[in-house]
Amino acid sequence: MKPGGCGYQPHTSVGGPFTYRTTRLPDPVITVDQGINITAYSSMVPADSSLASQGLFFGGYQLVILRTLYYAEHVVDPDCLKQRQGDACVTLLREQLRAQNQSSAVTPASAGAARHMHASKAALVGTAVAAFVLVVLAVTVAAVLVLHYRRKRLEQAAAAGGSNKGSHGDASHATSASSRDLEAGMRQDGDKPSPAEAEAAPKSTASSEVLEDVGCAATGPCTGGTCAPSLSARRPDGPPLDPVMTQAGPAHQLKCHASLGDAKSTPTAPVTTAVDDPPTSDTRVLIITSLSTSSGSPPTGIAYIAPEAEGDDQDPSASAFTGQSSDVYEELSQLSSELRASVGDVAIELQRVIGSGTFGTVYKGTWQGLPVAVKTVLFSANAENRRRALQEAALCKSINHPNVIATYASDLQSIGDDSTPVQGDTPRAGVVIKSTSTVVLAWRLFIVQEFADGGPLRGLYGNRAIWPRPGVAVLPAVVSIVLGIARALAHLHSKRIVHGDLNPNNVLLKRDRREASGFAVKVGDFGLSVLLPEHCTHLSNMRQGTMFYICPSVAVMGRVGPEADVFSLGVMMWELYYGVCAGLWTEAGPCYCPEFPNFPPSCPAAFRNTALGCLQRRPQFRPTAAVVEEVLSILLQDLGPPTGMPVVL
Ligand SMILES: Nc1ncnc2c1ncn2[C@@H]1O[C@H](COP(=O)(O)OP(=O)(O)OP(=O)(O)O)[C@@H](O)[C@H]1O
Repeated sequence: MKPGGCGYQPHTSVGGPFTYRTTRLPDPVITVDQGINITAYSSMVPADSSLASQGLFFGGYQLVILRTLYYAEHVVDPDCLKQRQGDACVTLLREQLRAQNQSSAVTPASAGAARHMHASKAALVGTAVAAFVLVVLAVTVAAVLVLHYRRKRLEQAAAAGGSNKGSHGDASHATSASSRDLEAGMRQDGDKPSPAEAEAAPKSTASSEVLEDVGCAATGPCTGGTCAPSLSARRPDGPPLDPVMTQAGPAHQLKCHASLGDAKSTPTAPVTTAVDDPPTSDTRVLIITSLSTSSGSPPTGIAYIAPEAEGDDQDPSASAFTGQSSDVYEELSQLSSELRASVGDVAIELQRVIGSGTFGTVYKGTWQGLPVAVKTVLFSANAENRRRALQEAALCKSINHPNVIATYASDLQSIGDDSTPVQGDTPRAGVVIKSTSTVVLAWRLFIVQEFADGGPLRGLYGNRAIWPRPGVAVLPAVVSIVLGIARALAHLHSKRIVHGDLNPNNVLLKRDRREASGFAVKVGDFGLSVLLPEHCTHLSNMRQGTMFYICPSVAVMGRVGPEADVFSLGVMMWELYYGVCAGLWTEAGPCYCPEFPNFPPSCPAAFRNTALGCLQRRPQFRPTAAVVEEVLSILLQDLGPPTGMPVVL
């Protein structure tokens, strides 16, 4: 704990900052002051600190999510690491896994057999449960009969011995004792629970709820950050809405995209708002009446928020708006008029929905003749979402950099208030959050931003103009994109802002002919960003990010600092080199592409080593974003302008 009790723990940087020799070399050398040369780090870094020990090196580590718990499977054998270099152990492990995979390859026949086996298992379990229930019933009936018989006999004995003065005392004693037994027996049978027992049942339910909450509590108190298991790991899926860059990519890119597409139905997905679950009696209901028509048709989007204690981190707005219908135009015009009133009385025309993320819906619009993106975030008072949304707005406004999405205006509106009738009335601005007894104040935040017409970076992957063949990239284009991201990060970090959720969905593109790729990079979505206090190098207890891009030390230890962004950048450097996603959602769960994080020998050393440096397991061994920026700007100059065809959308 740091002085001031803020709960943040700055990490101890063992070696101090990276230094970079700014000599114009085709193969720049990056060093850290422990003397580790990361141009050859894979063979020089001590084996136990290589990426191998986190399973990353062999490209197959699987992050398994159990609520807030992450763990890596298939890590390299530590005994092997004592004897050999990390690379050698990784190769060994990879071979072992390949052999295992081959022997357990799933054929249709084996899949059928597996299904059959699964069904047989289920039948067996069902039979066992039924048998158990029958046995319990039989024992209960037998016990009741025995007790009944004993009571009868005692009554008979008492009646028969009424004249026998000598045995009377014993008999009455026996009777009362037997009555006690009988009572006890009856209560054991559960025929007549005592008031205390009656109370016990809800208590046991409550305790199971408490157990379920332990995942959140075990992460420690939320120290200015989040403690949101359901939102902590985001999936990078959700296709870009703009139908750009749809050309077929290389074979394994297609596989990658297909897998990501399939991911929507993968049961291991982290849970977000459960829209389809019916609201229970103690569940607050969010009714989106703004989506209803004037003719009074029912709301088109209904979502529910879990009770305060566990549901504050779940923002229903994203799902609430997903049910688009013909009413959407009415909704857009209503939002437009509300915005006109709030943004300097200058008309904003909303034209369409671009998409919706975890925290809200994004619209395409026009404001003062400029194309704009309008982000809306709905949240209730006192919710963690409120802090996040307001922080996002404040951060966005405070950042002014060509590689960060510009924020033109933001506005917070309260919608619904304590005087709003609970039932049946149209709330002031269309939305009210109701509970069984109270009306909770709700808010809507508008953020008017520069519109990125190239869509998210993820939509660019596989574009033939940049990746003409599998494994072949137009390097100047790729490097210019990475450079744009690195510049944005270097700027953010210089202002002590950690983006916290860097991934190809949050890196947007804007057409710009001056750039080698044809796009200017615009980093956006500051919903999970944090501002580091002066004396802190990172924040603790913040397990948040997006699967495949989240830094292991964030996922495992909840430690968020600038290095976490650099790790995510490393993953994206690999993706940009190959033009495919690094992560795959397979039937077995999420895992990295088998090639990750290797680069072919043809890859320029500066690019390869920088990417691998960003992926270093130890945060202090990663280069800073400023170093990455410097290395890549030199590389870009050395590469010269691209010679291929321009990127066509
Ligand atoms: N300024 C913008 N210009 C163009 N499109 C945008 C802009 N901001 C967001 N979008 C698009 O709107 C959609 C939703 O964005 P949002 O940032 O809300 O969610 P996300 O990043 O997809 O998911 P999450 O919030 O869960 O990280 C995405 O497809 C994104 O590319």
